[in-house]
Amino acid sequence: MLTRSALEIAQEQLLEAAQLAGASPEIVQLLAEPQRVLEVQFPVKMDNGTTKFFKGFRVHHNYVLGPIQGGTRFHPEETLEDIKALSLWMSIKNAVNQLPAGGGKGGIKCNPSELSKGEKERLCRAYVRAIAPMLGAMKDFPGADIGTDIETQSWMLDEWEQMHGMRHEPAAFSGKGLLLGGSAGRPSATGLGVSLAVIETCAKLGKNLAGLEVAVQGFGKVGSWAASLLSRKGAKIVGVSDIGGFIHNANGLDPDALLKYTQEHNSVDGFPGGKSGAKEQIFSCPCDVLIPAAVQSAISEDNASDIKAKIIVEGANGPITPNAEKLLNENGVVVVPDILANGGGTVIAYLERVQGTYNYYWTEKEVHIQYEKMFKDIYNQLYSLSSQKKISMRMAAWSIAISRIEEGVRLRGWI
Ligand SMILES: NC(=O)C1=CN([C@@H]2O[C@H](COP(=O)(O)OP(=O)(O)OC[C@H]3O[C@@H](n4cnc5c(N)ncnc54)[C@H](OP(=O)(O)O)[C@@H]3O)[C@@H](O)[C@H]2O)C=CC1
Ligand SMILES: O=C(O)CCC(=O)C(=O)O
Repeated sequence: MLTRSALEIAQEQLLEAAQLAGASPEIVQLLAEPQRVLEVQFPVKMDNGTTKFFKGFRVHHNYVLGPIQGGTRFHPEETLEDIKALSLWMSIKNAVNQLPAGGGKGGIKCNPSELSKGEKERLCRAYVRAIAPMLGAMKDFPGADIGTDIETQSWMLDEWEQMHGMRHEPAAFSGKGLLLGGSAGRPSATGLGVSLAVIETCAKLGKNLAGLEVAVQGFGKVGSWAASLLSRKGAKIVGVSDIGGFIHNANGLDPDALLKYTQEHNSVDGFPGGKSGAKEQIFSCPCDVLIPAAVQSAISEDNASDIKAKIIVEGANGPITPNAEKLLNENGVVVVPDILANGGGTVIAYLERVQGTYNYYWTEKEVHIQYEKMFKDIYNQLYSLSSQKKISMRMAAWSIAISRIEEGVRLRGWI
């Protein structure tokens, strides 16, 4: 079977949505490719005294609506092509979430689980020095993604501030520690958005949250928070997978105990609160809601027909291929798209940028109340457009985003 790259998929989504939005051909041309790309190779001293060279990327997809926002991914199979796709999705995500921000993404081809803490820190610092021409508080505000976390973001900010004579610049990186100017509520932000997407969708479909059966692929920052928050609202987490395996319990798993177990054993596999299996079993797991929160193209024609859930909420970026989505639509599955469902990370990163700029910080409650309001307004707008025009929520979101970017382009006088 011919498999398409994430970039080809993102560009196909762009073409379909541009047609729906009546966008001009210049906008399609502008958005099909990034505005600025940097590919670097840089040295890092390893603990054993050798030097290893790493490949890194930072892509500014589109800066029409404001400074670039988007995470940094550490992954052994990272490619520039994937980062370009993720950066296009960021431009669309930031636009539909009404942020004054453009979209971008970065990454390093590396396996973080094979690096010591010291090697990871030197890697982060070397990466910041290598991509420095792309960075700056009102230029590009890199956040976290797969393989990056509060620690990596804090090292990156520190390197940036040291490079500038210890000038305090908390709005230069997102997802850092609270004492360095991070935002309260950022660690749970993306999982919170995913949980709100489940709650709103159930409300629209008349489904009760109590006892709702939820399965989650990927138990990292996004998946673990989504599972924990939904469980606190009465949902039952029946299945969870990661690279190491799958854990199932029809009576419900305890997400907080599972997180503690994965921190000690590096995988959900073997968790005593459920029955272990192969990671692929997550897709055939009986449940009401499936949350793919791992990598792109996880749901394809190969496994889409196995899915029992009638609601899929995309925690990951691009987890469903277009052909799989067609099959899911035919089977009556409602899909809440990534650019809405996982927008909590970038929206609260934006709130972090605002707080960092003023060096004045809000409580977690204030941050989350602000985000929840923004989320509900945008969800309802997309839901209405999707119902009125009989288009998917994904296409409703993309067409609104493209129209916003086109308006910005016209204001700038580019077309
Ligand atoms: N962090 C954020 O704020 C945001 C993240 N996203 C997207 O959410 C997704 C997850 O990101 P995040 O939680 O931050 O990343 P993490 O690195 O924190 O976690 C990734 C999780 O996915 C698992 N995983 C990776 N590959 C597979 C696979 N093939 N099968 C099953 N599980 C797999 C990992 O398993 P293991 O632990 O075994 O390695 C891990 O549990 C990504 O697509 C990211 O782009 C989107 C918006 C914001
Ligand atoms: O800006 C951030 O902190 C991360 C957002 C992101 O990378 C995403 O939404 O995929």
